[in-house]
Amino acid sequence: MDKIDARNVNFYYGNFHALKNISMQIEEKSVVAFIGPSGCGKSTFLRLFNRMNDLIPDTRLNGKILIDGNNIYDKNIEVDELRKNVGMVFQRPNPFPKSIFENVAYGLRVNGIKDKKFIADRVEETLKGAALWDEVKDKLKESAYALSGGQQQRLCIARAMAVSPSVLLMDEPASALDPISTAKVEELIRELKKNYTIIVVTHNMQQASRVSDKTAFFYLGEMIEYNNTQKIFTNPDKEATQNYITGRFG
Ligand SMILES: Nc1ncnc2c1ncn2[C@@H]1O[C@H](COP(=O)(O)OP(=O)(O)OP(=O)(O)O)[C@@H](O)[C@H]1O
Repeated sequence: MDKIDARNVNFYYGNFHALKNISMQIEEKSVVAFIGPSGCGKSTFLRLFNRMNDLIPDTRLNGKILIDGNNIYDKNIEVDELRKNVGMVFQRPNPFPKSIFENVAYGLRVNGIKDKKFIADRVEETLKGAALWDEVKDKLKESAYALSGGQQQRLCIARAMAVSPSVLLMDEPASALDPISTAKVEELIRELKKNYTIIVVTHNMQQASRVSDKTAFFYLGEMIEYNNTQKIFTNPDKEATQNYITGRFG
């Protein structure tokens, strides 16, 4: 069974038809990149997977999105539980104004976990998983704002990981970072796919080709082509994809 199965998804902001009949299957423990010019619907589609668009008034969804076989838009779905399972990382690192430790512990505390040893162990394990432990282990009590932008972004990835999601959504996670920090985030994404299913929106086509197994090209609310990343970047089926990846528009 596919980890994620979107079927005939249409999405509207008011009367604006932002996503047009998109169907996509995503295998477990793989990385999928969403590419396409600005405004084509990549972030809108990404945000459907943890129901972030529910927060925007006057929006409408048709179709189904199954995760582990369950339609996440069914009435009996608990959105808080869904968001625990489907974590999200944003474009700009947005750590809380708290210590490094408390940023990672936050989700556990919100979920009512009080056992100090459990929390400390989980924070350590998560920071190790996010390849940040060695850089922060001696300053866990310091403010997260004292970290570099790239470290803050890896901390935000750790914060998302702490509550044991199985899916991570990343909306241009490296676009605000310098090349070295970007390389570290990309390395982390490749490492994380051993345990997580990851969707990453990116404007950077080299990045898509470095980190993802499959790539979806979006244009004007449609998914034009979805295939193995290598195929998309070497021999795409559609002319529009070819034009985009060779920089003819976008
Ligand atoms: N909250 C909103 N209300 C109304 N329209 C919106 C809203 N958010 C996005 N849109 C519109 O939906 C379309 C898709 O936007 P979206 O942000 O998903 O595109 P994108 O491909 O992620 O763009 P970018 O690469 O610039 O982030 C755009 O035309 C945008 O103007």
